[in-house]
Amino acid sequence: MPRTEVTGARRVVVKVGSSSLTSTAGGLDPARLGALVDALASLRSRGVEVVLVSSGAIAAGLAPLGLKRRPSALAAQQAAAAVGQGLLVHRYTAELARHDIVAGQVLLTVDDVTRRAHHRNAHQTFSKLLELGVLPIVNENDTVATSEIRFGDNDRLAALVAHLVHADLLVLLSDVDGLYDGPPDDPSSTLVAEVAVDTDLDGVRLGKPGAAGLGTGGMATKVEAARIATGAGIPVVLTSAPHAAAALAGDPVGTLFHATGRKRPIRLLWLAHVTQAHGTLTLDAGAVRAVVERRASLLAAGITAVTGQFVAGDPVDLAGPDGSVVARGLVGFDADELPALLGRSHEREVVHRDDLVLL
Ligand SMILES: Nc1ncnc2c1ncn2[C@@H]1O[C@H](COP(=O)(O)OP(=O)(O)O)[C@@H](O)[C@H]1O
Ligand SMILES: N[C@@H](CCC(=O)OP(=O)(O)O)C(=O)O
Repeated sequence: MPRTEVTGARRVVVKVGSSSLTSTAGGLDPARLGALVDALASLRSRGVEVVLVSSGAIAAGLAPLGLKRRPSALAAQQAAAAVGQGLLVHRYTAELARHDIVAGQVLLTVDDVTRRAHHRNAHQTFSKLLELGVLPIVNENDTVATSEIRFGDNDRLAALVAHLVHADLLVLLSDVDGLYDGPPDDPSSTLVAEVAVDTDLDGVRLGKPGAAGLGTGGMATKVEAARIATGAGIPVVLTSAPHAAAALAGDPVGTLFHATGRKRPIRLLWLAHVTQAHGTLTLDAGAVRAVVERRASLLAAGITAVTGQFVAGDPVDLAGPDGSVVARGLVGFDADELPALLGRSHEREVVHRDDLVLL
């Protein structure tokens, strides 16, 4: 039985990883890239709108720069990306032209998909491109992104783009044909065909990228991306690039992650999945109940301790009396302003309910 989540999708985001497009020795692999484009063109011929999130800029820039492996220094990665991104999009443009499809390059930073004004702008750009029949090819804007605000891998970027363009399916293509419960090269590991609830991932060991070392995130960032998308109502198929055509036709290949939640503001997805907390507010039991059960704003009266260095607007964790983190939110005060407020200004709102996400 074909998967209805796939066959019924009208707008699809496909993400392909570096390891599926390149080899360390030869840079871009035109045959693999051509095969992927054929699968995307076939999807388009069925009237489906397609957005491609393609990694591979850094990997494609290695060979022309005479580099033997992916550099670890950020500046060298950015230089490789500057060389490789042009080559990558040039190749896609030529391959898509065989199918009379026009390619458009979209380079995004974290801010573009999370800050409200940028996000609206990016949404409009995608809408226009799709209306014009263009196939957008998205990557992180590697040459300008700094280490603090970088996605680094494109898995989470793809999940946020899927949300941004209101896609009804996300397909993650890698060099492994699905999620395994252990290292995929270990014969005792088995394929996890479907993930419907978080507990389906119990006992699954998520490892680093394979030995070739071209990818960055490994399985952990893919599962994290699947959580972001499915939590926002978008099902995800994870499989290998050679299975792209079968996966996009709805064949039961790879791993299907069922949608678990409903659409949420992208800011909150970012808060839960992309940010790192700059500090922790410890709450008393009543405040935990107010925030978690009543979804109320956090008032100063319920905070018993403050740790970390942060300024107003930064993400902070909210922990219960036992120290376990229950939520993350954007704090309304600087760290050094808060101690004076605790217990006194009962009504002062420290984290607004619209800026809070339960973890
Ligand atoms: N539980 C697992 N199931 C499948 N693959 C895994 C698992 N743990 C680690 N991996 C590794 O993750 C790799 C894919 O990650 P990565 O190289 O970052 O891919 P990409 O470049 O496609 O984004 C696979 O090649 C595989 O070796
Ligand atoms: N933006 C980077 C992506 C980095 C990367 O390797 O991502 P991935 O292969 O998806 O784990 C690039 O194009 O090289």
